[in-house]
This record gives sequence, C-alpha cells and structure tokens, in this order.
Amino acid sequence: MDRTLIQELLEVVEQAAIASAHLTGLGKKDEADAAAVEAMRTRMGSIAMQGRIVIGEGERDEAPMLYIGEEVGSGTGPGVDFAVDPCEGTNLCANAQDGSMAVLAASDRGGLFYAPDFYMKKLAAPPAAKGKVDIRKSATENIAILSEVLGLAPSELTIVVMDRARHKGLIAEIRATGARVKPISDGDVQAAIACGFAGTGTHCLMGIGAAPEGVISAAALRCLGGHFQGQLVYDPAVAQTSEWADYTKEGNIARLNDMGITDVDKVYEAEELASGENVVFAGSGITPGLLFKGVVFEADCTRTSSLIISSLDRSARFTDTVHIKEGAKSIALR
Ligand SMILES: O=C(COP(=O)(O)O)[C@@H](O)[C@H](O)[C@H](O)[C@H](O)COP(=O)(O)O
Ligand SMILES: [Mn+2]
Ligand SMILES: [Mn+2]
Repeated sequence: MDRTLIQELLEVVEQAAIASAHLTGLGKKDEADAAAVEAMRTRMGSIAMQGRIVIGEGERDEAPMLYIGEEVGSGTGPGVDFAVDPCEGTNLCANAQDGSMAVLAASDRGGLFYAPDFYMKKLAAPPAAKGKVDIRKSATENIAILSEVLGLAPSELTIVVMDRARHKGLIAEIRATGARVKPISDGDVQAAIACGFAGTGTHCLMGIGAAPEGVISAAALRCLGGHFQGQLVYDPAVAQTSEWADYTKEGNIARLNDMGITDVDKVYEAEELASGENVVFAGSGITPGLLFKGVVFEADCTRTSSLIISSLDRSARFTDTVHIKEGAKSIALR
C-alpha cells in the first residue's frame, strides 16, 4: 500500500456516501445499504490493486457484493485487505438522523483482524488516555483515570454508550460517577473515532457493539494514537439481542473455535485489530455527524465531506469535495 491509494479510497467513500444519501429519510435501510455497497464496489473496481474484503456485508452466500473473501480492484498491484461498512448507521440514514457514514479500513494483506460477525465489548478513549484506561477495569475506575488525564471533572466528561438493554447496569454505573452519558441508537464507529479528536464533546465509548465495526474503529484510533480495546462477546445473556435468541454460549464458543479463535476472552489492542504496517481509515458523511458534514445536493454540484486517517504519512485529512455537474452555472464557494 502506498500514499497514492489515499486519493482512491477518498473517492470510494465519497461515491458510497452520495449513493446512500439519495435514500436518506425514506425509511428504506436495506435499499440505502445496497446503494452504498454497489457504489463502493464499483469505485473499488477501478483501483489498481489486488483488493480483498475481509470484513464486509456478510458471507458469500448472504451478500451479493462486498462479501467476505471477495476480490476487488483491477487484480494487479498491491495486495490490500479491506474492512468495509458502506453504510454505517443504516437506521440513521433511513430515518434522516445524524451520524450515518460510508466507512472502510484498509491495510496490507493480513493487516486487519478477521472479526467474526459477533459482538464486541469496546473501550475507546483519547490519546492522552492510551494505555492508562483498560477494558478490564470497571467503568468507575476508567472514568477516574479519564478525569485525571484529561483534567476534567467527571461531570465534564461525556461517555457514549449504545442505547441497549445490555447496557442498563453500565449506564447506571457511569451515572453514579457523575459523568454524563450520551446514549446512541446506532453508530458506535463515529463515537469511537470522535474520542480520537479533542473538541468533539466525546471523551469515551464504552459498551458492546458489533465486532466488525470494532476493527474499523481500531484502525482509525491506531492511526490517531488513541486508545481502543476490544473483547469478543459470545454469551447471549450478555449481548441480550434478539438475533441470538436461538443461540447458546457454548454454541457461540464452538463457532469461534471453528474460526480458529481459541482464546475467546482475549482482549485485543488496536494494534492487534489493525496490525498492518500501513493502515488507512476512510469515511464520508451520509448525514451530518461529529466528524464531518453529510452529503449536500445542489443544482449544479454535490458536496461531500470526508476524513482520511493514515499511518502512511501520519495524517488526518478532512476533505470537502465539490462534485461538479454537467453544465454547472453557479457553484457557491462553500
Ligand atoms: O449501529 C451500528 C449499525 O451498523 P449498521 O448495521 O452498519 O447500520 C453499528 O455501529 C454498531 O456497532 C452495531 O451494529 C450495533 O451495536 C449492533 O448492536 P445491535 O443493534 O444491538 O445488534
Ligand atoms: Mn455498521
Ligand atoms: Mn452497515
């Protein structure tokens, strides 16, 4: 992977965001997702690379495109592994709520953890807290550490937690410390990455989300020097999701073992979830969010707002692009 890929990946997420944005607020989450998937795959197809999807829209028999193992790109050039979420926050897009975005992480071959379609307990925090907070500690302990390293009273901290039944106890514990809780319905990738930047009003992500999204978050935070740890969740009693109504803890452990994951309680550091020498995160806003604006359609152009975080040159690039339409007569400066 080299830096020429950065521009290509920017265009990949821009195109996916535009495609999904056309379906914002229509209440059609699957169609919004499918539009982003197709646009992402099409743009990836014209990149000179031997791309491979390691985290995608599902297994080959479930997903028509961007399935796990699918080869993307021209077939010649550098080997690149991808974790993609063409429409992260499908509900948010369908309901025209803030925070949906087209995202991907890219790394050299073998550079991304092949996260199974499981849940993951996550802890994301700013660079100042890296290695000081720990997913093995309690929320109370981690909030005390955050308060210390950030120089903020607990009541000045905002902890993002997904608004799920499984987090009832966690939310109560956080509140008992005096820290503020920001429950979110969807979109823990945005919340995790927001911890990597000061001024976003987000100081920590705690709780359980999807493991594939955890790898994408880890890639971004690794490049930013932020803190990210993940630990797979396999007990239906912990995940408390209807999707696992017929699953058992023992059955899930066996599934993980079949995937070659024997230490099912392992705590993964960001550098293990995104271990490649070169790692890139790319995201483009579908609806407005903490990291960037959403897609804006104008008569003579379409505007996208994106972020590329790269270990290649240790940079975070915020890019607003004006996609000029044929015969444009009037384009506002911004
Ligand atoms: O909120 C999310 C939705 O992702 P997507 O399906 O691509 O729109 C993700 O950011 C979350 O990480 C994850 O999907 C969610 O935490 C899963 O939890 P649940 O909804 O309880 O199954
Ligand atoms: Mn997602
Ligand atoms: Mn998605």
